[in-house]
Amino acid sequence: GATIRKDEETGEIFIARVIHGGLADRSGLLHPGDLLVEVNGNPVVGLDPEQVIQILMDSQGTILFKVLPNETPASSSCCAKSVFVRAMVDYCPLQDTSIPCPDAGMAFRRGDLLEVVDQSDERWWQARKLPSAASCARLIPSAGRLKSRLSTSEPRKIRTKQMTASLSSAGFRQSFCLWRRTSHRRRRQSCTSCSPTLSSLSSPYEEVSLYQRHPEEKHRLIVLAGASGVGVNELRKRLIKTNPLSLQGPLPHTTRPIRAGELAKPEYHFVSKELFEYMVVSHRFVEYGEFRGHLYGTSIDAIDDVLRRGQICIVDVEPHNVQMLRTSRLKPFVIFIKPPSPERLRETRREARIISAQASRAFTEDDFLQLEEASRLLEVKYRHLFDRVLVNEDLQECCSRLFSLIQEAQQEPQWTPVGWSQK
Ligand SMILES: Nc1ncnc2c1ncn2[C@@H]1O[C@H](COP(=O)(O)OP(=O)(O)OP(=O)(O)O)[C@@H](O)[C@H]1O
Repeated sequence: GATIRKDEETGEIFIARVIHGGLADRSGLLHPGDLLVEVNGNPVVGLDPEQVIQILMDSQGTILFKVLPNETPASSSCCAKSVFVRAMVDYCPLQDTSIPCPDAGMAFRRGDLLEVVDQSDERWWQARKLPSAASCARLIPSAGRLKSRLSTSEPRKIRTKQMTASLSSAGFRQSFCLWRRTSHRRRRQSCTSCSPTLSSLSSPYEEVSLYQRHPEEKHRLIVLAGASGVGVNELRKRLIKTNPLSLQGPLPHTTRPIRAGELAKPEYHFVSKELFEYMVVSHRFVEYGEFRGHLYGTSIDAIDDVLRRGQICIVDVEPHNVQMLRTSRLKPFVIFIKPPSPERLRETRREARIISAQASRAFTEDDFLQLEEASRLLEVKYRHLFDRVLVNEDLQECCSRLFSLIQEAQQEPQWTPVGWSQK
């Protein structure tokens, strides 16, 4: 319930912090800065903190502290306002030699929601994991401490991704541009590293608050993400087909020539190569790429068109492109689609097809293994960007759960970055 520290000059032992919600805190008898004089009758001045802890461990039943109260106590932690954050990195106290008390530390993974109840110590904060029934807080490194720890412990393999206007460098995901397609090339599985990105290092905790969309506001953008072949495109198509009035995908742009009869009900914005390239350099595309000699892309403007019509816009993008959609204007709700257990994946995908530019064929064991590994890596690397994770086992069931989630995102309060709900 409390940690202690030794004043190296005087040898005095002080209460360093009282853990929020712990026994010492609830008793109201110990405060940070109190001088510890005796424990169960044993004078502690001059002892090392480890020796004091040993006395405590050897004690049974009632423990008697003799303390000299701190005359200028810091404002009580119980009165401080909680701050809610999403962890953008993983942390394990057992691997952190600098933590004052590993037992009091809290492990967390990127994406976890934390209620920070005490930030009075600039190096160690006290927090609880949400949703949590635990009333006792635990220690986590402060944002500054975690940032410096990560930047010194991580190998310098992190490269800033330069946004260039080069068409050849574009990441390409077929589903976005050919969602009404008859054939497509497989996406590249693009997760090779699980180390934190530079952006996550610059902000290891993202402050969040509960945001509830007002019925008058535009709908939140729905983003589906998942490893290639997991079924995001199939799910999106089905959802739109069964709810065409409320759900729509953005109309893709393409430089491919218009085919006879296509103008009656265009399924693309047909544009010149020059205009397409201009849109690329103006960062108007979420994703774009080349397919059979023509350029295709999903633009922010096409997403806005759907939202302006009062419909819910649903897109599927590569997880590494989710970040650019995370704006207070679009307020994306991101759902990661993952495969079921190995047995159920193979059972349910007996009739499934991998459709590439070259051929359409059944899944092979290699495809399944690649899909499982890619999905695992993507989830580890990007889980801080996902609002929900959904398993695509039975297609019909997954569709209806997805539809419920989409309704939830629009109608119920959700944790979002704090800036999104500030006007
Ligand atoms: N739950 C499911 N049960 C059975 N088959 C499924 C299920 N989900 C998807 N499929 C099938 O799996 C195949 C691949 O799905 P889909 O094309 O949607 O993948 P994807 O995630 O969009 O990947 P890519 O972007 O590479 O196309 C399709 O034949 C689709 O019908």
